[in-house]
Amino acid sequence: MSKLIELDDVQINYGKNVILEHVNFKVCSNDYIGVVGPNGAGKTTLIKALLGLMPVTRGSIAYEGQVKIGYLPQVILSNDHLFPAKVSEIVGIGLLGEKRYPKRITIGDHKRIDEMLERLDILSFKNRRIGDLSGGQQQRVYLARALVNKPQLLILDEPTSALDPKIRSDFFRLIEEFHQTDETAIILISHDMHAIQEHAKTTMVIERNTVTMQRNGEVK
Ligand SMILES: Nc1ncnc2c1ncn2[C@@H]1O[C@H](COP(=O)(O)OP(=O)(O)OP(=O)(O)O)[C@@H](O)[C@H]1O
Repeated sequence: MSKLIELDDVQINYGKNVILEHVNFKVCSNDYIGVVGPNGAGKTTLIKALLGLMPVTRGSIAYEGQVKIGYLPQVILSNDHLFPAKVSEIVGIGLLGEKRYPKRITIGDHKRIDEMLERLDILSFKNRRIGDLSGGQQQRVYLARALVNKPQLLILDEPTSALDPKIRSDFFRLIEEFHQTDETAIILISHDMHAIQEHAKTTMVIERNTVTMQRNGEVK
């Protein structure tokens, strides 16, 4: 178990509005943290800060070396059958962040993309357009994009809100497998308290500008 990220007395503002303050927690390689809190509490704001997309107003966010973070944003599923992006191209985007210009997908990258598609059981869709796939299949494509460069931490923002119960439980099984087998730390934002209690080891409650951590089972 190794430490990946540590937040020390972090405060985050939008202008003069304090969104979060006195935030202290660590993310370690064996963590599976579920994040809950009312609308507007600051969940996405905290994730943006972890991804380095938002500055902290005070305190610090320390990364242990070069922490790779995979991010699955709230996915807007596409019904556009003409949108000209193939599955393999979308997954390849997940490899571009680590490259220098000119950014090119190499033969080795194609192998990594295929391996990830196979692991997520969507290799047969490799050359299909994203808009031709079902919601659950599209979700796996975006998951493949988040995982293809083998991140130590995977952040999921409301990943299952558009999925039916069977697809949802398959999705959580997959996440569990990456957590167990690849030691990928997980941060899962969800309004689905049941899913958080079932899958996460720790629950992070964000409300009234602050963050509290509870071992699972203690949240009512
Ligand atoms: N770009 C912005 N400029 C100013 N205020 C913002 C901006 N983005 C978000 N906020 C405010 O910051 C607060 C936290 O927003 P955030 O999106 O982090 O909440 P959230 O917990 O993710 O909400 P939800 O569950 O609705 O997604 C809200 O009051 C929101 O209005």
